[in-house]
Order: sequence, then structure tokens, then C-alpha cells
Amino acid sequence: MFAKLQGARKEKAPADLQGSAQNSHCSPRPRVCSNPSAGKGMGLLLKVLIPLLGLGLAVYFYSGPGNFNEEMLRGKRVIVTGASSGIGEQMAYHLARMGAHVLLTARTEAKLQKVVDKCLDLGAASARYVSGSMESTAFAEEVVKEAEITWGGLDMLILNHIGYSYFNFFNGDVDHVRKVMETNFLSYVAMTVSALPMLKESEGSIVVVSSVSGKVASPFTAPYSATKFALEGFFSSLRHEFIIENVNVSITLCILGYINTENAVRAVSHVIKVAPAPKEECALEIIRSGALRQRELHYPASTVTPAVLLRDFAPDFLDGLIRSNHQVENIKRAPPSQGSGH
Ligand SMILES: NC(=O)C1=CN([C@@H]2O[C@H](COP(=O)(O)OP(=O)(O)OC[C@H]3O[C@@H](n4cnc5c(N)ncnc54)[C@H](OP(=O)(O)O)[C@@H]3O)[C@@H](O)[C@H]2O)C=CC1
Ligand SMILES: C[C@H](CCC(=O)O)[C@H]1CC[C@H]2[C@@H]3C(=O)C[C@@H]4C[C@H](O)CC[C@]4(C)[C@H]3CC[C@]12C
Repeated sequence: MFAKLQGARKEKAPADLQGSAQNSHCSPRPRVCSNPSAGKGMGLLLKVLIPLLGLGLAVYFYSGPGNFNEEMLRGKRVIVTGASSGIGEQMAYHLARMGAHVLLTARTEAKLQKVVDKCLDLGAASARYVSGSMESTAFAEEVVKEAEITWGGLDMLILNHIGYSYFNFFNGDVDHVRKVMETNFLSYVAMTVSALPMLKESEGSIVVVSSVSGKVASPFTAPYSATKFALEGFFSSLRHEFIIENVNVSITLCILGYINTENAVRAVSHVIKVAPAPKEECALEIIRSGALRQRELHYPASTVTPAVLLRDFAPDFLDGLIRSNHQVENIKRAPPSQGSGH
């Protein structure tokens, strides 16, 4: 038994065209030269005005109806995965303070016990945990079963956990990619499948915690980034199907930038000099966007929204910006992986 229960991007131009497009103000073929200042004006339009327009549209389309009120969570039955540390732990505390029933899960029992105790002190309607590893889809299903047995229903499923992945050059280890796909992606699918009957009944919500790395790739995160791109494809397709079939279950995709959790700061602070955003506020924004049934959350919006918009308008410019944010000289190359994992 692996579980323990406890109550209470554009096509690249050919090389000759690329040179013309980047280094002169002449269009490549036919060779007609344009006015350089008009070219600059167009560049400004592309890089500033269009993203700004996009920002306005994003705010309009991504915000859900109504205002958030913490009372919305009182008495709600909520599962939070990856709740023993970081953003998941902070979500548990906010939910507890709002009077929700919480079922928390992660691998480390001792940490979960402490989080549960603190949730009860903060005023949770009830708090319990199930410990085990999301490498196994059987465990993912078991957690949902526990909610069914305990509560007889479920209002919100917050999918937040991630398994360990290195922050370094891709080492060729295919088994590792498979493992993080199982932990970070397949278990999310398995929990959703198991929870759907209860969520249909309650007209509840699925909250998927993803990353800017699931929208725009940055270096040294290849396996992790793949899992986050997969989440967007899967859950966005599912959202269409819910609408086609009149299933009133909301799906909120949370696109997070760099957040100051212990594990993230330990992994990347020697390479990324950008200041991380606070985990407490991040956790509250995730709950808020889920309760408002928003399609997507960008947090912090000041870095995530411009990156998401620039991705389609100026991908090479964005990639250059991303690489310039990394102190690559501080990456210690690990020896290449032995197993190919075929
Ligand atoms: N922090 C950041 O900068 C960013 C984070 N995010 C996303 O936010 C979410 C939370 O990240 P963050 O709080 O930083 O992560 P943490 O590393 O702080 O927490 C991860 C949680 O997942 C649990 N976990 C780890 N391995 C497993 C496993 N095999 N099975 C089950 N649970 C496991 C951990 O507990 P235990 O070890 O006890 O199992 C812990 O509770 C993730 O989805 C991440 O992708 C997105 C963008 C940026
Ligand atoms: C470098 C990215 C930000 C680009 C920018 O210029 O703002 C970071 C945005 C998200 C980060 C990663 C993330 O999603 C969480 C992972 C958590 C793991 O514990 C290790 C680190 C992360 C891969 C983290 C690395 C930096 C970002 C890609």
C-alpha cells in the first residue's frame, strides 16, 4: 500500500532571407527598399502597441464574471495536491481561513500532519491528508476515492504537485522524461477522470497549476516544460468538450512565473537574477481565479502576460530576452545520462 490515510511559435525564413530581414531595411524579394524611419515605426508598433492591445484584451477575456468573496469557499470540499510545501501549502492555509473542508496530499507524512494541524487552527471546516506518490495513477485515484468516502462529493480539485526535475542542460535521460510526465501530467489526468462524476454533480471546478514554462520554453527545463505544455493541450481540449456537452465544470489554467518557494529558489537563484513573486499572494490568486471560474490566471501578470503575448508576435526577440535573463556560466554541466531509456 503506497498510501497512508489520516483523518481529521512562425516558420523560419531561408538563411538569405533571414539576413535581409534582420540586418537591413530592404525587403528580401523583390528588392524594394523602404524608408528606415517607417521601418522603425512598424517595429515600435509590433513590439509595444500590439502587446499593449493584447494585454487589454487578455484582461477582458481572461477575467471571469463577478467579484471574489472569501465566503465563496466556506463549507466547500477541496482537494489540494502538493500541499506539504510551497504554493500548495499556502493554498491550504488560505482555504482553511476561508472555512473550507480540505483534503491534502503529497509524499511526506510528517509535513502534511503539520499543515493539517495549522489548517485546523486557522478555522478549516475539516482537514485531513492522504500521503503517497503521484508517480502512480493508482494513488491519484485513491486520493479522489478518499474524498468520496469522507465527503460524498467534491467542489474543487486543485492540481498543483510536481515531481523533482533537474535545472540543467537536457541530459538525454528518456526514463526521467517518462517519470516526470507520469507525475506532473498523467496523474492530473487520472485525478480529473476519477473526480469528474462528483464535480459534475456539484458543478464544481478544476484548477490546474501550470507555468510560463508551459507557454514559452526557457533553457534547462526541457522535461519539466514538456509536462506543462501537455497540461495546456489536454485541459483546453477538455474545456471545449465540457462546453459542447453542457458540462458545468470550470477549468482554470494557472500560468505562473517565478515564485519564491524554497525548492524553486534553491534550484534557480544562482542562474536567474529576476526577483521571485511571493508564494502567499500567488496561492490566494489561484484560489480566487478558481472560485471565479476564470479560464486562465497569469501571475505575476507583469511578467507572464507580456511573455505570452510576445510569443506569437516576436518569438525570436522573446527567446533572446529569456536567455539574457540566465547566467549560463553558473550552470554546472552534469555528466550525460547512461541509459537511453528506450
Ligand atoms: N515556484 C515556482 O517558481 C513556480 C511553480 N510553478 C508551479 O507551481 C506548483 C507548485 O510549485 P512549488 O510550490 O514551487 O513546488 P514545491 O516543490 O514547493 O512543492 C511540490 C509539492 O509536490 C509534492 N511532491 C513532490 N513529488 C511528489 C510526488 N512524486 N508525488 C506527490 N507529490 C509530490 C511535494 O511534497 P513531497 O516532497 O512531500 O511529496 C510538495 O508538496 C507546481 O505545479 C509548479 O510547476 C509554476 C511556475 C513557477
Ligand atoms: C526562467 C523563468 C522565468 C522567465 C522570466 O524571465 O521571467 C521561470 C518561470 C517559471 C520557472 C520554473 C517553474 O515553472 C518552476 C520550476 C520549479 C522547480 O522546482 C525548479 C525550477 C522551475 C523549473 C522554475 C525555473 C525558472 C522558471 C522557468
